[in-house]
Amino acid sequence: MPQPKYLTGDTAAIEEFLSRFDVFLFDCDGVLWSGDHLFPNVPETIEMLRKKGKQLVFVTNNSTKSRADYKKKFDKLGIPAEVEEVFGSSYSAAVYIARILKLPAPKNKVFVLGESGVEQELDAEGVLYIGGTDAAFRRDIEPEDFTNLANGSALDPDVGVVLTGLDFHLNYLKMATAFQYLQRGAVYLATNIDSTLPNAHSLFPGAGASGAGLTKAIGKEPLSLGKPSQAMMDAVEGKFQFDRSRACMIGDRLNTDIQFGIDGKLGGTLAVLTGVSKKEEFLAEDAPTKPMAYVNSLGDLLM
Ligand SMILES: O=C(O)[C@H](O)[C@H](O)COP(=O)(O)O
Ligand SMILES: [Mg+2]
Repeated sequence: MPQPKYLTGDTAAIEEFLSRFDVFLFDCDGVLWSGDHLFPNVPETIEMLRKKGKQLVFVTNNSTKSRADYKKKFDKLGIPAEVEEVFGSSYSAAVYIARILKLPAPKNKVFVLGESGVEQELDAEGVLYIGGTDAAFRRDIEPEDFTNLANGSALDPDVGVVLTGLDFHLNYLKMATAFQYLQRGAVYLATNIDSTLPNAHSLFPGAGASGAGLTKAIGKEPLSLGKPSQAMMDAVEGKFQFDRSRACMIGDRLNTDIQFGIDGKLGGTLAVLTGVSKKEEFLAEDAPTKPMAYVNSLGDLLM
């Protein structure tokens, strides 16, 4: 695999790189911001690309927010973007459950280990769910819970799917309940399985970490509907209708964003160094995943 081209500071190379693409798929965490801290020149760079007539799509694995929540964040941070340009892993999972998996009612209810973003997108697709942010699950497990879970009296017979996402309110009762549904044959899905979450210019346990206990207990991996899943790429292409050879994925994480672009046979991939992956990881001769090019920060594209 050819070595990635370093573009920072090379205006001619940046101009040539941008001219190859009509569409830019942007990752969010670690590319546009770290938590609520916007990286330098991000709004201006987005604006520049729009002025060049580029189509932009924001493809995030962060399942804690819905597309509408992201629009509010974009507005708060001054990033020019429309809600229809956002495609998050919660939306990807909700579309998959509603339009692809299509379990026969009534056994198509979802038990959620995740935050409001998952619930809002399931609502948008008309998918019934329990768990998630329900305060009834935010308590210690009691002896009678074990009995009622084991005999099924505490379980909803219509649950046919367990869906895990980044869950800031993890506890044993929720995990034990999800485990019992999986033991009874529920389909095991994840919005994404990122190991870490970039925030406050540091790293924290990600969705993959918050779901790891359940995966360990049940002894199988969930089907992940986030990057690098090509079910997500197909859904993104289906919704935005673009020529993959003229599309570029911009991301901070090799095993999700860059792999997503490579596996999706996009025209190109661009890594930024403001998030999870370090350049040493992809410059190594034997690196399994190499972006086409990289910059220190997204704002370096601003000419
Ligand atoms: O743990 C997670 O869910 C991810 O780190 C995360 O939220 C990634 O978001 P992205 O970089 O795809 O916008
Ligand atoms: Mg990211």
